[in-house]
Amino acid sequence: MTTTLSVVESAKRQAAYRAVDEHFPQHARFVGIGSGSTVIYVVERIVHLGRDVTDSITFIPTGYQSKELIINGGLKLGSIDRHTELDIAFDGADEVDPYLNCIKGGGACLFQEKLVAICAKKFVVVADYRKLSPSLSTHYAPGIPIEVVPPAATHILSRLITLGAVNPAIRMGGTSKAGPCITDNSNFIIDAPFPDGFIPSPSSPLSHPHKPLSPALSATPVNAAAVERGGERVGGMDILGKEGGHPGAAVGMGVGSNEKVEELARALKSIVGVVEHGIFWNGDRKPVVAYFGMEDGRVETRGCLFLFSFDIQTPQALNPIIPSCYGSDVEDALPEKKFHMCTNISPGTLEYSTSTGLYPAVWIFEATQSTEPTTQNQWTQSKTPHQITTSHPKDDDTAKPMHACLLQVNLAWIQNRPKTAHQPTTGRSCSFFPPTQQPIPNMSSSSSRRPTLTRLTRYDTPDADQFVLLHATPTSAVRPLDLKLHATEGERAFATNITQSKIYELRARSYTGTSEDLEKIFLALLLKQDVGVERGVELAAAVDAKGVTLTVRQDIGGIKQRIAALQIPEGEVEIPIFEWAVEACGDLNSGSTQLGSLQRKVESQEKEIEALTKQLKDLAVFKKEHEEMLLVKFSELLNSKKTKIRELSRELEVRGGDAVSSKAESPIAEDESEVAEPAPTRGRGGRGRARGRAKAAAPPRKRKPIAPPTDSESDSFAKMDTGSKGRPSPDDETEDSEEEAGPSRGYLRQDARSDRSITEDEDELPPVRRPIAFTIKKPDPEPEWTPDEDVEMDEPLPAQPARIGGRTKSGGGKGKKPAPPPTSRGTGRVTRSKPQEPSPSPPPSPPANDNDETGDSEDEEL
Ligand SMILES: O=C(CO)[C@H](O)[C@H](O)COP(=O)(O)O
Repeated sequence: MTTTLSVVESAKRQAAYRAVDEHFPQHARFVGIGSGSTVIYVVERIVHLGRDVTDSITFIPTGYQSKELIINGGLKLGSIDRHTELDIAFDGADEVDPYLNCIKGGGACLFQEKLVAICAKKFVVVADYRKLSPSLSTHYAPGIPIEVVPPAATHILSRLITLGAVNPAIRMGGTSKAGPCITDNSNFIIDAPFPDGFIPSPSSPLSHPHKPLSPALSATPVNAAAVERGGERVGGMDILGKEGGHPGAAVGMGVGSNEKVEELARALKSIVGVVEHGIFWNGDRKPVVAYFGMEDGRVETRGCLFLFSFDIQTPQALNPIIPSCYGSDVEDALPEKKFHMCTNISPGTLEYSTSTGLYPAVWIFEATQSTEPTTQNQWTQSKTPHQITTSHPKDDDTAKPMHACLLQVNLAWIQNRPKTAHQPTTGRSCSFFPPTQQPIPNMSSSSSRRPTLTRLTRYDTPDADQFVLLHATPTSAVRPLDLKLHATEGERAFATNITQSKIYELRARSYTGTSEDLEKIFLALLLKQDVGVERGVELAAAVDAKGVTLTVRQDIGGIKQRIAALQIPEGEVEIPIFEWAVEACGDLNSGSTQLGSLQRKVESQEKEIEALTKQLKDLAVFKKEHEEMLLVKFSELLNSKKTKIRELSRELEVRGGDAVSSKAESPIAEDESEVAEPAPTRGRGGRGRARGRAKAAAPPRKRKPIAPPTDSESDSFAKMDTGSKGRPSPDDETEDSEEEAGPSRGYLRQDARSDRSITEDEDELPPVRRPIAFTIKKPDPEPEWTPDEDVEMDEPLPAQPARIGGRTKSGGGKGKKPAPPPTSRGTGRVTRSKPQEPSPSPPPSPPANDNDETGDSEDEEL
């Protein structure tokens, strides 16, 4: 056991030392330090480098343990929340597959480990031989570590089971911690074993390794490269980011395995509550190289080899293929360090720079599912975007034949190449170019790499005919502002190259924007890209003895403020005016075509707007008509209700008259006549008319008729409502109950009951007085209406005690308060009128007269 341990520890140490020796950057400023037992040796080796190397470096930990390691090693401690661009990160791993996909998180630090890894230009894994695995989740028994927000743990456990995890469980804190293990971020860790290398339940999409998840995904195949040297495999990986895809078809790499990793990684990430999972894959970050200390004391490396990728211009473009290199360190991936990377990219040729010289690209094969390279000695032009060719270098004299194959080309990914935290660098060492989901707008399309010709106004002369022609040719497919600039003012020639990384250095002192803003400005002005630059920003030129000065400036209220300037020195260059003219004509033609199609689009949209406007107008008319129709219907309905109420009132009046007459001789009747004395009215409408009606209807005897409605009651329906305002308030009822029960009570109660039978039906409730929208005020009564009809229309409601006292509670008959419907309540029930105060000298109600009809007009209007 002791022996085994020492072998393992020794293997870890060997791997860590080799990794540091071979990868520690010379001028590193920020270095990520991972977690685990192997990383201890990484720090140990870094400390060996000496203070003159390490003192200028800040070390970024991935958790508490590595923080301690850094401090104890006497190294300068930084933090990932302050430094997000690291030169390199070293970390351990729990399992590594041939693609360099890793499982990490055995030490519960996976979240910060991933964060540090994605922030590092280069991510190097150190491990011992036990971590080498043919397929993830076959060697590392605990399963995929997943950091989860504690309240979501139960939910996540069940989701994991549906994804095919077998007995996923919350990791416990061990003997020294009761309960779950808590991460540095106060979360839980769930370990989810997916046995058999991610073969999940049959119902899961993950169980169909060859079934593309979606057409979009299947259209973006994996790019896989394998490198063999003299038959011995020295490295392999899928080299480009991808949205999803086919099984990686790299030679001998377990077809399908990579796809499963990706699918599982995505599936895990999509579960609510999952903070991060421990799969380090191409979609976030996997190492460019992994070092494994072997049992026999050797160190094996697995490198991710990136040979080159292609940028495809449209077939119409002059140069169909401009290959460029952006990838991981080929040099690092190959222990032999025989070649570095492709350089000297120009249309039609591809050369590799190796330590022994330049080699033209020679192997070409179509980027299909083919796994066998097709050897040719030249570039073939791409006829369609799917016929991409690739190549690998001709071997030099000293090395054995090398076969590299780019098995599939992820066109979609290349064409919409995502922006990355770390732009690839040119030169001997090339950074890994991890994919993200964000495409760079307009930067990677083929059109963005076409040369542009711009006529610039000269600001050094008032002569408007003087100008400078500026021709910009992109030289990199990755950095759009790496440009070759040629200019002429007609006689002299000027030339220079600019690089995107130096653009910010061209800024004026007063410029306060970011480098990104400035890049946008240059993209807009030099490459005519639509990247949303402020108005008034322009490029102008001045010519002097030294050359042409291009000035980027902004017109702010007539004042030109300088943003940046760039000198193009005079040079011995040829100005291919004819080619420029051809390009300009081509641009003009395609511009005109575009304009034409845009104009047609505008026209059709205008027509659409016209049709919609007409539709809107029609709708407005229809709405109006509909409203009017509703209004008419409503008024008809109300009138019919009124008619019904009138009939009922009349019936009640008749019945009331009988009742009174039958009691005319009793003393109570006298009382009643006193109580029923109507209140003085304000001489308007209803009451007078009602009185008139009462006179006409009642037998001619000395009995007060049923109290006519007050103004408010007899007012037009336009002043009524069926709402709650028409209901009695508790006050009303109290006051009602205070009314004296006179001989008329039985009569009144009877009325009240009758009334109640009406009022209980919501529809039958007379509306309270309030202005309503549908009232159409007519200035005059309808001529064909006879006064009688008018009176009919305004027939008061059945007698109510409100009138007994001569006026209503409602504002002394001012009609402000809704006329409550009558009700009955026990023996003392009376109508809902307020108790009536006897009027000091109640004038007799005036007989119905012509004036009465004035108030009727409102009814008529309905
Ligand atoms: O991912 C990790 C911690 O979260 C470790 O890097 C991983 O567990 C490897 O550890 P060791 O080097 O001790 O084997």
